Amino acid sequence: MIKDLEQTLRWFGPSDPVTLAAIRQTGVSGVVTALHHIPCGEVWTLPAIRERQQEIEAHGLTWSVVESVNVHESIKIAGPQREEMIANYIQTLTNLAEAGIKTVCYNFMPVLDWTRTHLDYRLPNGVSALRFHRPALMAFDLYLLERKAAFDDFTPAEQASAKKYLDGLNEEEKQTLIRTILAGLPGTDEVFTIAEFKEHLARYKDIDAVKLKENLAYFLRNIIPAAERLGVKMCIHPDDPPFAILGLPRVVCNEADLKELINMYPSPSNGITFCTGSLGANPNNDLPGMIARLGSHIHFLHLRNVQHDADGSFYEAEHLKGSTDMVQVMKQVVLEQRSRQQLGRADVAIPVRPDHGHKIWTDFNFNTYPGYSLIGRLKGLAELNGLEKGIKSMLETVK
Ligand SMILES: O=C(O)C(=O)C[C@H](O)[C@H](O)CO
Ligand SMILES: [Fe+2]
Repeated sequence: MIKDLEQTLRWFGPSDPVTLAAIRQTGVSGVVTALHHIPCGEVWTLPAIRERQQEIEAHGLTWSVVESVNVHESIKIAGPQREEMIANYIQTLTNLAEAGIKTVCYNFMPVLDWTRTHLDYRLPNGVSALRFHRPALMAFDLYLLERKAAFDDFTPAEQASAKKYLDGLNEEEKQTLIRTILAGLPGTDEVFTIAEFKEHLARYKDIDAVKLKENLAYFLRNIIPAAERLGVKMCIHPDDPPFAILGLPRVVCNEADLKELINMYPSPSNGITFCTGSLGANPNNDLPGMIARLGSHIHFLHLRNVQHDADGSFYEAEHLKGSTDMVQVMKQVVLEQRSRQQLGRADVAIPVRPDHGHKIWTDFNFNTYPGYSLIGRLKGLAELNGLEKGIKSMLETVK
């Protein structure tokens, strides 16, 4: 029988209303977390890592994946602190490896991390979902951020739809939209003001996708040799959403970007977090095919689903019911695992987590991190777990 995927759940640390005790009760073995309280760019000391690790192990769980050791802006823009930030990053990897934690997720999205316009979008059955509503994003870009170049990015019809959307908002709704879009790193309370965001935008005025990719390649050339020495598997998370927004380039959006990334520094330590929600937000991404072609480079799986709208918007769907065929995705994941098992690879039990989940019933009683409810994620985890086992048992019977 093909080994099981390693079931994990994300935990944001002591401030997370979903406690380790609750996570233990879900039946997962692994926790995905980070030292969110340490400012981006600072070294994570070995005592700080061990303290968090011992807290997790005291609950019978394992700290399986770090998500994320975030990349400092100075590395993304090749700024004056780049060398210092790279040295700190390597020291953090060294300390993590010393504690035996060797799968590290990160992303290279400029300034903002994953971006949505709505964090409490109600579906007809009453659940709450995350949403990327394109007219709302365009309204923010054109008329709240007042980015001049946005008028070149959007057609007159799109500008009209954005204006119509904005005119329908009261002042409080406008402020909520601004705070939602300008939210900072996951697990922190960081929210940029429009003025602060404009300062960040100015730092990217000469950084297009080509330049950002050069800076990513530079980061990998410096980090991956250290990761190899340490036995650490770096796994980049794709951009969410997987396309440029607000005049900022995004360079980890599709199969070509992922192939380019792997070729920037070919190494078992230079791998991928395959996030079906992020990549699936681009209808042109063939997710089952991408797993079939890039599967050997996948070190971590985020499985979730989004439902596309006609105008380029999307919202978080039930894990098995959105625009992505998760049965075909899971089939390719299982085939990748079988191939690894046949090759005698040690990493057959790929860590997997359900990504953003809906808020369902008592989830509404808790102020959980957006997308990181308990019941909603648990529903997704159970469905994915059943799907995995079903496909594996079928594969075993039809030799
Ligand atoms: O956007 C997603 O799919 C995520 O998993 C968000 C994560 O918090 C993070 O941005 C990935 O590095
Ligand atoms: Fe993800």
